[in-house]
Amino acid sequence: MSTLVTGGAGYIGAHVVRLLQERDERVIVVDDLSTGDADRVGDARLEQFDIAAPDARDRLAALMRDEHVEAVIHFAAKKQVGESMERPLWYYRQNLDGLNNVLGAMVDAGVPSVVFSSSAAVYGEPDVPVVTEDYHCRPINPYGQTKFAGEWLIDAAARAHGLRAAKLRYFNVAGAGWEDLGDPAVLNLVPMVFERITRGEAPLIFGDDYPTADGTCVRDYIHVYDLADAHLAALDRLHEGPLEESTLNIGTGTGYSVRQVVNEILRVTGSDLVPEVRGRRAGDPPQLIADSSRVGRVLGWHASHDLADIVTSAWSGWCVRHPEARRA
Ligand SMILES: O=c1ccn([C@@H]2O[C@H](COP(=O)(O)OP(=O)(O)O[C@H]3O[C@H](CO)[C@@H](O)[C@H](O)[C@H]3O)[C@@H](O)[C@H]2O)c(=O)[nH]1
Repeated sequence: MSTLVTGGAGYIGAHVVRLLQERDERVIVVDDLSTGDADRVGDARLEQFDIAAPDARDRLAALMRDEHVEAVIHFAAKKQVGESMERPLWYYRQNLDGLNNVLGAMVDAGVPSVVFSSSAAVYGEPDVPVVTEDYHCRPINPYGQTKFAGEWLIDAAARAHGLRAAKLRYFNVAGAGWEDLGDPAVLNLVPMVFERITRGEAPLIFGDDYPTADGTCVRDYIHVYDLADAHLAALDRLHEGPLEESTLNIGTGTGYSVRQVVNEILRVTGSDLVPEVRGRRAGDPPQLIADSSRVGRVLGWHASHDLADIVTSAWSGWCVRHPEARRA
């Protein structure tokens, strides 16, 4: 039995690839390496191409038949909110044509199961303290829209072609399951603060006048290792049969404010820099926390790492790639 992982050379995908390899499962990775890194996939077979290209459906189907693929874990997509605002047509093409090709190839090759990377971005700016999967989805940027549309596409394909699917809505992912698999991008709070500290600059807090306990934005931070583990739980469950509730929040159910995260980073790194408060960043909802009860019930999965684990592991990974950081 083998599993095809699209985007397996990326930050989250590489964690899933490694977990599958630890279970001695055969893994095939398709990645265009536009942001991924071939070194991250270990001894998995790596095919380098763009899944949104016109011939990708046929290439994917041939690979699935050739490798007797039983399931697909689909990560390959564009994921930057700001970039999606500037290049919406490209985001829709990459994320939805890519998914369309993956689903089409599954139908062609008779592959039954797919685990899809969705995002809490589908909710937009929820005005509830904790978000359940049934909360209305009103994504506020093209990135979130492609994830929401992707969920619809999967549901329609599942109904028409008998596919089994799990759609995982990730909350704020951080940390490193292995030191060499840390997040290489500097696009989110944890790596952005690491970068500032490494340069000897004060960490930035975007807004402290939100309607939250300390005035800074609250998020549900999920360790990338826990997230990868959730994919394996979904995969194992799909091998048994279709899921009745296939849309699942992947978070911890606990929120931390930006100030709490920054303070934890200062503690772990031993930095005495004083955070600097700037104005609000456009488009940030004050609070985004998962109701994670459904995934507990459906998959028996719960996060097992806390904020300290996330920051400590992320810092180890950061220092592997930025040796100068330890001396900062
Ligand atoms: O130097 C920084 C960087 C970020 N922030 C704040 O930290 C919070 C978290 O920001 P970030 O890590 O960029 O994550 P989000 O904007 O919450 O978005 C992430 O989490 C979403 C799901 O919750 C995904 O949809 C997005 O793709 C992913 O980037 C926000 O309030 C930011 O304004 C700061 O105050 N200072």
